[in-house]
Amino acid sequence: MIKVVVAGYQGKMGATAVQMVLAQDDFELVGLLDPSAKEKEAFGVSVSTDKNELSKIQADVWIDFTQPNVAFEHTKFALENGMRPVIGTTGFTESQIQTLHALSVERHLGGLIAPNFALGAVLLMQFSKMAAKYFPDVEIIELHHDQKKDAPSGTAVKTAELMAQVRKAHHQGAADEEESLVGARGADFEGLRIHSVRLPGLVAHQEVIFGSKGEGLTLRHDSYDRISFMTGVALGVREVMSVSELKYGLEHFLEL
Ligand SMILES: NC(=O)C1=CN([C@@H]2O[C@H](COP(=O)(O)OP(=O)(O)OC[C@H]3O[C@@H](n4cnc5c(N)ncnc54)[C@H](OP(=O)(O)O)[C@@H]3O)[C@@H](O)[C@H]2O)C=CC1
Ligand SMILES: O=C(O)C1=N[C@H](C(=O)O)C[C@H](O)C1
Repeated sequence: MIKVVVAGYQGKMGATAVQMVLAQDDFELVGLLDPSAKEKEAFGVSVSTDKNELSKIQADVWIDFTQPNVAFEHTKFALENGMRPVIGTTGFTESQIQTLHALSVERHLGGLIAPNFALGAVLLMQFSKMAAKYFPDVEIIELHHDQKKDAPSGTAVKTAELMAQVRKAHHQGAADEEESLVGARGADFEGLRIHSVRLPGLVAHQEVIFGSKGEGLTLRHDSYDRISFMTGVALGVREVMSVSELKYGLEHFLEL
């Protein structure tokens, strides 16, 4: 049995992850964390409001769907206490990921930080990287529910990072373009623009739009329900048990 803790268990993703853990024959829920929890126990396990209480329990994997300002500390805490992190929380910087990777190697512990666990979104990111080699002019539109705290989304950042591996940084649009309203051209990632839409009713969606002479190519992924992320989370939990370093991106555990 893989013993699992869920941090952020009262949130939209955390609650879905708890149900996924409970439904697996080879997973056992052993701990729950949320600072604003009122209950002492839920789903048959004790609830913690302070992460330090979880250092006392024996757990293999720490699933995290909390918020960007605590995710780094949570991942570090998990590794320091012998738990393999499976992190969905977004907003990590490159240097934070490097620090956590070094810690995982030092502790011989597997782990995963995945900006998106939906298999379709992972494919969208890979397809975008393939296309960017031949279509270097590209913009990203990410669309999310209006409760999302970070912008741009972790998925949009990771997509831009992957495309940057095959695409030369360059300004897109007219050399002398001017914004008459600040932000009209979106966020600038090496000349590639990222636009963040926030609306009630949405879950998580992304379009990657490529343009070239006389032709265009649009790739799109939609998560209509948070269940879309759970196949990837379960895969991540199983896979981190057999590696001894932290990976960034679910693609590392897929045959692509
Ligand atoms: N990788 C992926 O595939 C996906 C990633 N995400 C990411 O997951 C994160 C959570 O998203 P979502 O569930 O929608 O957000 P929610 O706001 O619904 O849930 C976040 C939960 O974390 C709790 N929380 C806050 N601080 C702590 C802490 N220190 N310790 C434990 N729990 C804490 C919050 O409690 P309170 O409300 O009391 O503050 C809340 O219950 C976001 O970063 C989002 O971008 C989302 C979907 C998919
Ligand atoms: O906050 C969300 O909802 C999501 N966050 C992740 C991100 O920032 O990319 C993954 C998915 O888009 C849903």
